[in-house]
Amino acid sequence: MKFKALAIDIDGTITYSDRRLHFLAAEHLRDLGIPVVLATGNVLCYAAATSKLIGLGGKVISENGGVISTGFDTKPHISESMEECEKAFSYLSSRFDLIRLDGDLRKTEIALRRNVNADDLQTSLEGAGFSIEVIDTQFALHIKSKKVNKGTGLEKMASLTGLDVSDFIAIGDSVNDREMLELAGYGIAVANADPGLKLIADTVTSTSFGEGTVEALEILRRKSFF
Ligand SMILES: O=C(O)COP(=O)(O)O
Ligand SMILES: [Mg+2]
Repeated sequence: MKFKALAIDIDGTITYSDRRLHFLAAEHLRDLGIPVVLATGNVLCYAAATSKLIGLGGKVISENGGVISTGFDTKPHISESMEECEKAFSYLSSRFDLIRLDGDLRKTEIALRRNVNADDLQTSLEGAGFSIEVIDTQFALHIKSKKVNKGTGLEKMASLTGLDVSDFIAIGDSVNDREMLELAGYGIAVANADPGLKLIADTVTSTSFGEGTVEALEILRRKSFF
């Protein structure tokens, strides 16, 4: 089997646990020979800068699928989910001590510091009738639309680049990578991944963080997957 592209998470997957970029993983990604899409819960400029600094082509899924860009000089595709997230944030703000991240940079979802419990926020929102989800990636909390995720982002990226989601291999570490791994033709979770992600992955590496990605790419090469 041959795959045509790789979609890979940033934080916790091509980094060390403290978020420093894992240089060897970055180098292997740069030399992969197939397009590499960076898929992150972080903002577009973070994803684009990471892609540029690694030496990739600027294809990114950011804000957990809310903002997609197919290159450095192209107009991003932005989902319309901020209004509901703002309402949910405003409701939660009067009940919890929330610290909002990335100020004006976010276009489709709201990120928070992890000083509060995601389940508590979710329960509060459900009690008030909001159809909004709160996820904890281990790096930040995200108040986001249930209709937008890295899987829908992958679908959009695939259609914009003339590929099918099954043409992609996906690698990730967290709850926000679930839909992307489910949709991709082949999914790998690194050893530090969320237990739920490991359950749905086709392969789980024995090593963690960026080292896990280096291992994953070796496994894929051995299988002649690209
Ligand atoms: O922004 C986050 O919370 C985590 O980012 P990631 O999706 O690159 O791991
Ligand atoms: Mg991650």
